Amino acid sequence: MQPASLPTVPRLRSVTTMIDDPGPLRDLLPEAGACAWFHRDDGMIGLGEAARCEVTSLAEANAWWKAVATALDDGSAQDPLPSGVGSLAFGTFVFDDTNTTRTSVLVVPSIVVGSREGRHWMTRVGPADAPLPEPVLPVPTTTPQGPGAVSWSDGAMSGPDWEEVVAGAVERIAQGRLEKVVLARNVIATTQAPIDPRWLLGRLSPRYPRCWTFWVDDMVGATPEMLVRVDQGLVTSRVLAGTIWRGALGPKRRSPGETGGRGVEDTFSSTAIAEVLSQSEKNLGEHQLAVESVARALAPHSTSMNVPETPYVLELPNVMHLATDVNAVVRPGTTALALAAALHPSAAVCGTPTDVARATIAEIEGMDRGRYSGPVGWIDSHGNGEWAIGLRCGRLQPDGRSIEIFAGCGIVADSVPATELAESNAKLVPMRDALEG
Ligand SMILES: C=C(O[C@@H]1C=C(C(=O)O)C=C[C@H]1O)C(=O)O
Repeated sequence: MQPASLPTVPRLRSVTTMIDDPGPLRDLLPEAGACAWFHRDDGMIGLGEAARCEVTSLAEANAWWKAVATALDDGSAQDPLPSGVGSLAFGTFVFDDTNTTRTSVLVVPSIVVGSREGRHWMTRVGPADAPLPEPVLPVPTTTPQGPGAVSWSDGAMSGPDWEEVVAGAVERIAQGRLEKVVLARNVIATTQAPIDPRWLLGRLSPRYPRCWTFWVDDMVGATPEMLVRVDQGLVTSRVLAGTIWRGALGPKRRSPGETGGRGVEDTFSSTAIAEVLSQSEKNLGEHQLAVESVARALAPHSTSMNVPETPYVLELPNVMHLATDVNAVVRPGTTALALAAALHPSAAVCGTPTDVARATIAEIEGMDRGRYSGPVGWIDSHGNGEWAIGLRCGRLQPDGRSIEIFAGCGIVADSVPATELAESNAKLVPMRDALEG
């Protein structure tokens, strides 16, 4: 639905030029007032703000950005530019706009520097009637420093209290009130020195190359889950649900005669852990609900779709997930933000049925998710973009010396609260390690 009135639509001008290899994009970032998006060796950074818009919903953001893109005067020599190259908006959206004090935001940087598949570019954006920023690479005035000693405290509730909430959800599921609900918890890190987002990015991005490492506004993280990527009408959604982690199976006891001696404790191999995950009825059921929710939401927008029957195992340094890549061809003119609006919240972060799960989260989770588990990503002026789900992330607090980090788990009929708590701890590892090393 098109919102009745839009926030002010600025008239912008942009110019994109291909540039020589600028080196690691991370090294060009200032400590504040920037956005970043890294995946493997590719990435984009946004500096400064040509425009910023606080929006109430993904639909409103889509309408606003479409209006900005229509009014945009694009003076680039190469037209049309490849997907993702040119003026962009980065954004971070709340999980549930009816149950938060936080806002969603789109930021149009005044300079974007990007690298993809060995090609590099710079886009400059500014008001249509003013000179554009100079085409020079930014030189940061400070280098990222670590945050020093970190102390941890419970967020909205302690681990044991959260286990009780999980037990309550399992009971509701047993009563047939819903099939699945994703419950999350938060933990607060307070640091000795200010938290420099670049420090976190520098530790997340090399360690989690299969994830999308992001810094948008006050959100920093490395998420493995892609809600929707749109590239010239081709759509991919990476659905994750169903998790296992090293240590989940406990210590392995070697049987007598097995190499290594009798009774020696060992950990299970990655292959053994992956096999347990891919054969777990609980995890496969949970995963199926998430895939179905995505396929159902994509169908009305698609002319063809491929939904693999069996998930694969995505291995990350901290956890393994059941993963399915859903591919589709969408109707012309369908933007990445329009699809994010259709897909969010998927059963991977909310539950099934969606409305009951969302209401259950609001009732029993006991914290404000804010932008955690909401879409985070970017959109270009042609509607191509990537909107991941804001997971494995934290919200930098205004005091500069604390960060709230989050993790959640899909709760189904046979969930065990202590196991879910352990799973949530495994999901907190990337941000914990980024802060503490
Ligand atoms: C909710 C989170 O992760 C989601 C829940 C998963 C699960 O329950 O198995 C797996 C991946 C994500 O879809 C999180 O990381 O905070």
